[in-house]
Amino acid sequence: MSEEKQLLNLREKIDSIDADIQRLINERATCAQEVAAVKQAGGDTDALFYRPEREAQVLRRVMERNSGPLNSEEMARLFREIMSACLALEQPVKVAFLGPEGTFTQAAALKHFGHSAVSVPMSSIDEVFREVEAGAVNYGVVPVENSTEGVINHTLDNFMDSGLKICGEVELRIHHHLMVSETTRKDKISRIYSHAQSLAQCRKWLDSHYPNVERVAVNSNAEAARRIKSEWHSAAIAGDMAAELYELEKIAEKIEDQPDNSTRFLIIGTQEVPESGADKTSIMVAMRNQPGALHDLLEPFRTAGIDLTRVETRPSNTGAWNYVFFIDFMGHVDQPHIAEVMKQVGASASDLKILGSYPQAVL
Ligand SMILES: O=C(O)C(=O)C[C@]1(C(=O)O)C=C[C@@H](O)C=C1
Repeated sequence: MSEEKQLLNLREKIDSIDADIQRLINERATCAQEVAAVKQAGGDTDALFYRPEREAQVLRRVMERNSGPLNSEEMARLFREIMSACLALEQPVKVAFLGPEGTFTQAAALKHFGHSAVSVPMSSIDEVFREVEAGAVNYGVVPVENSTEGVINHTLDNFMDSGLKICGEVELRIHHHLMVSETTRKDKISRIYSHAQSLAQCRKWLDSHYPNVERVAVNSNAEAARRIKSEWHSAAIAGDMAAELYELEKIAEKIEDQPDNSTRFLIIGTQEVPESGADKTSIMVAMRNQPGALHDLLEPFRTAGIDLTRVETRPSNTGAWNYVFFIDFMGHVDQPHIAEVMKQVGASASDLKILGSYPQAVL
């Protein structure tokens, strides 16, 4: 058979498969609309359309049953977008993120909710919390820890005064690039803008490639990218989204010192998420300043064999609490063995706040 004929046959096959996929996606969307009608029929004006535990289960199942040739992550990303579009038919989800447009936090929001979500930039982490608390948006996305630079204290501190719940987590591989605008004189770069964390994450690379260039910390990487549009002697360190948004040229890619540099983000909202089958819980515990306090606090977790994924200490912002510990662990508060440990921790702490149980990041 001629090459032309072979291509024609294969493309006819692809056209027919596409028609089937399209019909099935619309069938699925109709089901989601029916689900929405059932949720609304309860008469609850605050019916919950977004169900993090169900989404995690759907995505995990997609990955489990995948047999290739597309890899499981790629397949899950496609389903992520299908579900995002189905949810938008039920009710468009509005998500506040630490802006401006083009930040890694926006990339995390889109990774988690898919591109049918409406993402709204905020100028600070505090503002993301406030918008969700005020009900102006359904959810918020804030960074919480970076594998190279550690915890983002500002996010943790916000939980001390907030009644919001954590309803999800997202992990994002962070790649930094050095970029310039079309007016930049590449041989005359005298200043490099970026967020302080990003400058820190690229410190060694900067020391060896641009040792004498001034490093200027700004509010976000996207702000750095925006600034260099009008400065011929400046460059910026930012991610792909910012490079695309501001049409910048990447002159050095993946310049982060740690190749596995990643950031964890939290989804904050008002809902308590049921079990998904693979969950994490975050709590905040206040202890009095006395010897062995942390040991006493952690003992029930050890006895019950619960896997701790993070322990952070913050100074309390009220006189009454001396230390505040932020602890993440595997499990859901609805599981009896976790509920029992919470009871024990509550008895020895001066205060215990369960920030939320939520599905472990799938993608
Ligand atoms: O199962 C539901 O509750 C749905 O609304 C359907 C669906 C989906 O498309 O699969 C959509 C949105 C929810 O966040 C979870 C799942």
